[in-house]
Amino acid sequence: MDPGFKQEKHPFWGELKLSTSGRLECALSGLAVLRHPYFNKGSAFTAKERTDFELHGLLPPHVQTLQEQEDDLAKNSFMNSMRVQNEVLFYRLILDHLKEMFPIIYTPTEGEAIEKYSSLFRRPEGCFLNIDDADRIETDLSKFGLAEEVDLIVVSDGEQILGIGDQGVGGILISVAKLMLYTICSGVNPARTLPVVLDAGTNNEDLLKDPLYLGLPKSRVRGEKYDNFVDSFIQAAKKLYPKAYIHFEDFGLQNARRILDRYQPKIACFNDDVQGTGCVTLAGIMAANHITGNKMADIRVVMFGAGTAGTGIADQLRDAIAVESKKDPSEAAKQIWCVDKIGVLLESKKDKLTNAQLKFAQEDKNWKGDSDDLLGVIKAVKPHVLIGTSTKPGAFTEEIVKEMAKHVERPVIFPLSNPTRLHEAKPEDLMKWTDCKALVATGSPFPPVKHNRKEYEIAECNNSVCFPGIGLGAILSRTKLMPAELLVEATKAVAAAAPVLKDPQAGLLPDVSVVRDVSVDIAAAVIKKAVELGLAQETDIPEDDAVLKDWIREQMWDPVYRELLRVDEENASPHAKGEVGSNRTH
Ligand SMILES: NC(=O)C1=CN([C@@H]2O[C@H](COP(=O)(O)OP(=O)(O)OC[C@H]3O[C@@H](n4cnc5c(N)ncnc54)[C@H](O)[C@@H]3O)[C@@H](O)[C@H]2O)C=CC1
Ligand SMILES: CC(=O)C(=O)O
Ligand SMILES: [Mg+2]
Repeated sequence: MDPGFKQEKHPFWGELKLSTSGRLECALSGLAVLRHPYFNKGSAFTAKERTDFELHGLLPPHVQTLQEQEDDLAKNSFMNSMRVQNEVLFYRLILDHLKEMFPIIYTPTEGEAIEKYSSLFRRPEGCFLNIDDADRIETDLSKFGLAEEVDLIVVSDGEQILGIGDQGVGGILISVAKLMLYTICSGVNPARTLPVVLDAGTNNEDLLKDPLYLGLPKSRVRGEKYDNFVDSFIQAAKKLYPKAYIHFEDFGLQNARRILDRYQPKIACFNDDVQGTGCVTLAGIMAANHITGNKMADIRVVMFGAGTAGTGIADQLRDAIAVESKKDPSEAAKQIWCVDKIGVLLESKKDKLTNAQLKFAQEDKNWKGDSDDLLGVIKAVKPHVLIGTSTKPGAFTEEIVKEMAKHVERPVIFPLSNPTRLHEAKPEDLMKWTDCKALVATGSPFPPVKHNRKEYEIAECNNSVCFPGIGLGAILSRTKLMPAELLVEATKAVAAAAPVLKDPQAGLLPDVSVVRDVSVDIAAAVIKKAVELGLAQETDIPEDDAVLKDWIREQMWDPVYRELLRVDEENASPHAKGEVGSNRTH
């Protein structure tokens, strides 16, 4: 035997040799190597190995490293295939490794998976409704359970997914991902949820050109036909699943707010980008005020990117300013300066503004700036708070940030555009440019910033901090509606859990590791208000705060194995027969 080799006993394949230089002896070649899990490296075989082991032609040419092979998208695919095989195991693993797993199953990695939806497609999940078959909506939607069995529907039309724009039918994956977060963060039973995509076409030219694209290969339908399509979905959903709370996600700028305004007064529904983002951002600013000593009544805000999320945040801030300062909301709106592609929003530009933006158009006589780009606005307004929901990466430049820091001691800066590559600034730069004076929160997760031997936590200001708790409160109270008053209570509950209240170097918003506890607080706040306003349809809700929280916890779904009980097929429920949601995982 070669004296340079030592024996190593492998548990499955008997004695294998490992050289001192770490090489493995292998007597196989060709397909046999690729099929052997001990030897196989897939795309990572080097050019020499491909020659030595006759692998040319059996692999695509690019050689990857081990690190490249275990990239985040591969982890995302792996986790999702685990979820479709064993849901309990999937959720247990995520909950046990929450901080590490969150960016894999949600932003930023989920954005990449959505962009590649058609090419990565393995199996369908959720309900696919399309505008050309609108007469079939009720029939198609009815395949996912009995009337009493669906508590929560997340629906998207795929037009403005995160910051990556129109993804057409791939939008189903944002509905699936947000539902996963409900289960992880607030214990909503995954068997009682339904992801839906409303396919009204796509204006994404790359998808339209792609022969593999799985959605309707045509431009987006607008106008009455689109509105009727959405309405038919809502009517069918309420008829088939009367208990279901409806969460709208990632609709486009022209539709998100209109749809919310139409249905909010009628049914229990919520737009995450408008309302969830507004709640979490207001909570972050309330926590920052604790450090800066600012009051809502006095702050000046610059909102960069006044689309669905930007105007949703502006609404929440305006209402909070109005309440604290006892001003009329239209007066409070004057403290918020919105900047979009057309520069600062002024009344003279009203023809170019959406209804949601119009409320924040400033009177031209109040505008004193020399230039109405972001730098000009920062110079003129001297804001305490700068928020980005523009999808313009790097928009918060060193010059802009330093200009802001000249006028306020602790600039509050939230670059919120997702995924990570679209953030308006990196936390590390913001801290460097302001000598760590900036109070920062970001839309996607970032590691802490280290500076002068100190470590600063960067809070994640993502609607995922609050929508799961709000939804849990809506489901358990069976609220008839989700009005602004319930969201105010949710915001206060998030702000009260801010770590920075106890430690000035800690994050402005609760960390994902405590999200289940925070969701209980949010749900309790929402439920109490729903009862007070006479909206709760559930009758046995405890009054006492501690008892209410126990009542909530008892109803949260945990990933544990439950014993299976054998029942006769004849009398079994659709769930027991495995018929519910034929393409869902349970
Ligand atoms: N952190 C969070 O919880 C959330 C973050 N977002 C992020 O916010 C971003 C925007 O999302 P939506 O509001 O849904 O999109 P949207 O399309 O409705 O709004 C984007 C707005 O930014 C404006 N804009 C684009 N380029 C600009 C530029 N160069 N200068 C100034 N304004 C510009 C657009 O005209 C539009 O009004 C996305 O990246 C999204 O991921 C959205 C919702 C929640
Ligand atoms: C977080 C989220 O909802 C978004 O980026 O669209
Ligand atoms: Mg969204």
